[in-house]
Amino acid sequence: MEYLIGQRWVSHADAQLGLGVVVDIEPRRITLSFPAVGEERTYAIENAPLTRLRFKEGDHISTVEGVELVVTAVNEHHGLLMYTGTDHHEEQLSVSELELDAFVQLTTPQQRLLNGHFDKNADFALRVATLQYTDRMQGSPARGLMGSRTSLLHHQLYIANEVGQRHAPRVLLADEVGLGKTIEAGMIIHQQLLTGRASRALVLVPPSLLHQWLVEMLRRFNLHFSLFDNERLAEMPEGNPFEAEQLVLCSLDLFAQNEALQEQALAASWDLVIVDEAHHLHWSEEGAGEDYRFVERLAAHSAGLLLLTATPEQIGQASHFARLRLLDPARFHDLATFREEEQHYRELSTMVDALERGEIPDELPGDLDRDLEPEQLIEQLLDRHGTGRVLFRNTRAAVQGFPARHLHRYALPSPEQYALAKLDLESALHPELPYLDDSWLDFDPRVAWLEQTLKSLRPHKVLVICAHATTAVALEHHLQMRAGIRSAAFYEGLSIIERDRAAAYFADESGGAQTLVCSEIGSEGRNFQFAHHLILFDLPLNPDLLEQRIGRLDRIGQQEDVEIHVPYLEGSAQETLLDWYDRGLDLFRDSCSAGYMIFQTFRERLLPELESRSDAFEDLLVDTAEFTLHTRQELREGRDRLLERNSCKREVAQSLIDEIESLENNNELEPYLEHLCEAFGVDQEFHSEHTLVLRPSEHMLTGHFPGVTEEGTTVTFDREKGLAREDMAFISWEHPMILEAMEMVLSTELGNAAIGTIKLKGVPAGTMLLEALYTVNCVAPRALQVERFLPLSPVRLLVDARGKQLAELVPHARLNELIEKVQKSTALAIIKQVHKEVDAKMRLANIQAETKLQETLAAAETRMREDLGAELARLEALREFNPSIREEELEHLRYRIDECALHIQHASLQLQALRLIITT
Ligand SMILES: Nc1ncnc2c1ncn2[C@@H]1O[C@H](COP(=O)(O)OP(=O)(O)OP(=O)(O)O)[C@@H](O)[C@H]1O
Repeated sequence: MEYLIGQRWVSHADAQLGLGVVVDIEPRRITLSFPAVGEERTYAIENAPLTRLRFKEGDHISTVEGVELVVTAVNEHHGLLMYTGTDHHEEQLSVSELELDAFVQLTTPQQRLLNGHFDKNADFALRVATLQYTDRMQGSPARGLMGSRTSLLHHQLYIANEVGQRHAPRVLLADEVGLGKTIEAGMIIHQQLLTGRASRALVLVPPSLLHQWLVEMLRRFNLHFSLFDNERLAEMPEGNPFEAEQLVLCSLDLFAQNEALQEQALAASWDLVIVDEAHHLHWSEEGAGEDYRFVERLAAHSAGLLLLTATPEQIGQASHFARLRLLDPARFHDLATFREEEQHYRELSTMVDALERGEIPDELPGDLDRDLEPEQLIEQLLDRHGTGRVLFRNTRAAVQGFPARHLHRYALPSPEQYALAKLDLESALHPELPYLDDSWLDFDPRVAWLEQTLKSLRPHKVLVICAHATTAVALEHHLQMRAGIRSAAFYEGLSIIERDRAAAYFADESGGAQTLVCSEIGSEGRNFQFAHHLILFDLPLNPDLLEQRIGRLDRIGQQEDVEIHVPYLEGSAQETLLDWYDRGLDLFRDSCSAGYMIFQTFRERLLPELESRSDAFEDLLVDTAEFTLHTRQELREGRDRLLERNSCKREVAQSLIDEIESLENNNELEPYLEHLCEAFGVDQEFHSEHTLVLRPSEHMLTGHFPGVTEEGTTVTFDREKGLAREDMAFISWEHPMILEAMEMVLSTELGNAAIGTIKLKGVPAGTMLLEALYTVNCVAPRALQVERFLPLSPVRLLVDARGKQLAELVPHARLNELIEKVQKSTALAIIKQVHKEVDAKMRLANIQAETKLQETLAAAETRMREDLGAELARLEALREFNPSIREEELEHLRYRIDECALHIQHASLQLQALRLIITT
């Protein structure tokens, strides 16, 4: 099919777009503008989901100027269609397809029925079901959240729902290590994309996590990100590469010292920018790092921003503050004020407790509205004086259900070779470092210990982490070549593909490596919870880094207790550090979000002890332990409690889970997909309970069915099975297979006109009934989310010969059971006879449906004004005291209310399906 600028096409993948106009053609791509929704879409020419719009004689068309014509002739002129027709003054006019109105109803069921284009009754039922399910999903509170291949965890769903619903969300996801921040980010991105709040997202991650992100987004959320690296960039055609894709994933390092690339990323507009392991963004009162400055500029350009870190204070509180500042510069403008606020979190928490008991504490800040309900008052207090709306942090203690951690210490004699050298702190902690060759392997007792320990732990998988790449490489080489232990190394010197290959070899259950030896880059972000033995060949001089290391195993999905093995040389700096972490910070047993702060507090006393341990060390341990206990308690009762309150409201999450589970367990999706497959000619084979194998058949209605490959696709409706079996697609109401197939039904004529006979007791034979299904047609930009208030709202009417309404008396499902097929020739003869009668009944039905429409629209507008109005009122009130509410958010909301009202008022009725029924 040849495309020309100006031609009108419709998308059969997304009927809501309205009419599209070809605006740009490149050798392999084509861009259409969809004026009704104010969007442009670019497609690959080869598989663009587009149908050429060509009206026929007798069709009604309207132009942008509001002129309405009945088409009498269609001519083609240089590839563009010219329609000639008569308007309602019986004047003849010619219009080019360029002038057509973008809000258009394409092929009416009435036209098809009266012209003898009948569909099967089963297809009619499929169309009705599709409309009803679409309506249900549009109005579901779990919209955007039901499609992910994840366990339904309260803390994640709460955050995803809370953040995903915001316009242009800007938040710091700071759950403790391994609690699922990547998953939360994926849910937020998915929800924002599905609901049209966002369409372009850029994810920036450390290089070692690129592939893991790519895979997680795809397998858990069906989100296809494009991975940009230097190789891919070199292959891309001229122009800004960031504008060529909607979802881009790349490493932040890609931009280091590459200003041109930074400028290109900045020039492309983003709805969402996501930065993982955001604690690396360096900022201090003395100055900001290049990475921070780049993200700062991106943050200013992007509407939404998600920063992810498990250890927000890993390089200090000032740096944590700087990241909050990226999210919301108005709220976080002064470090001193921020520090001062943090001092009062505990008092704040006590006030919240009092409010929960129904008391109004005396010390409640004066700016709060004391007349509010306690729950709202608490929210106001937290918003204005607490941890704010931008920070989410769930802790293991609050989430619960995590396994225990056990520390195993192994004292080893210090070899004399190490004792001879005069060591600085770095070498004292890593005595093998000064050796330029691998000779240390021969005398360092940790090496022989490692070998023996690995052998004794067989067949368990063991993750080994050490600080430096050279150590990791030497150790792995030794294990592999000299000890015969199947192992792989993971360090910065490997390419991204080599790293992922090493990690995959380690993950492989049959015949894979027993151990993976990682340098520090393996201590962040990666998922190694299939192992439960961790060997720390050395210890890092930062408690947050230690927490990150342990977090590789101690994360969601870990089934066993986590066994942490630490070998150390007696009398060495490592032993002192181990004692301090173990007996001072108690970090092996339990994570501690104030680890870095405690480290800073005792740093001056700790460092000399590492160089040479003195009698004062015992005092240091006692003091650290006391301070840690106090700090943990302070946090538990202060900041962490406030954050927990903000980060997970169990009852809200539970109602989302209930909704998702009820949609999954009501046994409707499975028969519906089977029905779709029958209609589109896809073969289905039973695989196991709630699981099918789908294959294209020779009788496919269209060239393809979404997601079904030539070899066959196995789909399961069972969440548990979907989680366990990577080879199966987990099908939910939000899986692209279902969404696209639904669009295929609704954007085509399939099932919109049918005819049949039934026997109805008490109704004389030869009586004509007309079953009509209408929906509300509200063409509006997706980002407005109008369907939240005004979903399709199907209205079914069943009119008899006298215009009586029988819809309630004879439900649609009952009709489907009773209906019988009519021979095509008989059907055509019937139609001829009842032509006029059908027209008359339709006029009656239209009037009845129109009355319902007006009621639906009025109710939708009221609902919208109540809902968004309350949100606006709340934000306006809060904003007086809390600058964390951006003026832009308020303006957007006001604009949204006006625009929604306008679109709701202009919504019209759309006849979706019509069935003529004759009683026998
Ligand atoms: N709801 C869930 N269902 C199934 N698996 C999950 C779920 N949430 C998280 N996981 C798995 O748990 C592991 C940890 O999740 P994730 O990587 O998102 O955590 P994180 O908080 O980003 O970790 P880190 O702090 O190490 O960066 C991953 O393997 C992830 O796939």
